[in-house]
Amino acid sequence: MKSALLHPARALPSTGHIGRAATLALYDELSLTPKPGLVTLVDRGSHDDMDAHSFMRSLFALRSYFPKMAQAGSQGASFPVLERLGIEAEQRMLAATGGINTHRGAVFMLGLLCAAGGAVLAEQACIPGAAWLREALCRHWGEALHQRSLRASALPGGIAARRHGLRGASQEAALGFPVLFETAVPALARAHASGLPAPLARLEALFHIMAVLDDCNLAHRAGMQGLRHGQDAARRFLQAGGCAHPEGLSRAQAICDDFVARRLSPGGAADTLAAACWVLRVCERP
Ligand SMILES: CC(C)(COP(=O)(O)OP(=O)(O)OC[C@H]1O[C@@H](n2cnc3c(N)ncnc32)[C@H](O[C@H]2O[C@H](COP(=O)(O)OP(=O)(O)OP(=O)(O)O)[C@@H](O)[C@H]2O)[C@@H]1O)[C@@H](O)C(=O)NCCC(=O)NCCS
Ligand SMILES: Nc1ncnc2[nH]cnc12
Repeated sequence: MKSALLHPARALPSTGHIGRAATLALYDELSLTPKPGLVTLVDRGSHDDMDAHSFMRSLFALRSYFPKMAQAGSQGASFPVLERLGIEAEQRMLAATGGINTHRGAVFMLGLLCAAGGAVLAEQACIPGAAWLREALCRHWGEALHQRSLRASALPGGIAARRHGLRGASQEAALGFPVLFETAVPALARAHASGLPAPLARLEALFHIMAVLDDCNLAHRAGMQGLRHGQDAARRFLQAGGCAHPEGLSRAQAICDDFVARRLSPGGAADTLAAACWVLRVCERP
């Protein structure tokens, strides 16, 4: 089984490589333009309080955190150890951005994924495959994540999840990130394989994610109507041919304008896209 996962042409990654790939993946997401309602390198989307500089400062503040999480995962760290590293990283992010929440969801999601990558490296001594990552995440920290998801959150996304009965960041994690592994990673891999240039492949994957994710940022800002509006817009875009259509880019731009007019921002989908970019960067077999 082990040998089937080894790829002779690629060196075994280190925990440092796994962690650095998370920073690169967050940059993959940030540098994607256009993106509905989200901050890009050239516009603030639906945000008054943050721009690309805030995200770059946040990325610098977080860059040592992801390798630490991969290292902790490789040493079989308990959930409270991961949680403490995550809380410290979140504090560094807030200090770097003047209190603005740029990457709380990414600290949580990509942090856990790096820990799972570290665990697979230590246990299998191979380049992680997506299914192995998910299995390691659930086996090591699934029960703790489930317990964590039952706690009442005082944060905007957690409050929206409880109010509307949605699957927020905590619930997605407790289920082993189904939208990431069952929708985002296959969509991104398919889009690349279809020959779309990398930015369009990412945009296509973002719309696939938006179509199905219970994005609590949308629900927090605009209730269930806002969430359904975002999901419907993404579905219609994909049904009409998506990014491969000759008018794909101009249709995407029209959705961006609509999101800004409504002040919608799918931050959970953005994190899930970054996580899918990370999986493709580190995985032998996405
Ligand atoms: C478990 C925590 C992540 C807390 O989660 P909770 O849901 O209770 O609270 P929020 O912090 O509000 O939401 C979590 C963030 O997760 C992203 N997200 C939203 N929906 C989903 C979803 N369905 N699946 C996955 N991820 C989702 C989202 O993050 C992104 O958006 C943020 C920017 O949003 P923005 O609207 O600009 O700003 P806000 O401040 O939220 O509000 P307004 O400005 O609009 O008023 C940005 O963070 C993106 O990353 C949600 O924000 C958790 O914090 C936790 O337990 N942490 C522990 C420490 C840790 O990380 N440990 C690591 C390993 S255990
Ligand atoms: N580019 C982005 N803009 C706004 N919120 C986000 N959350 C994660 N990435 C984001």
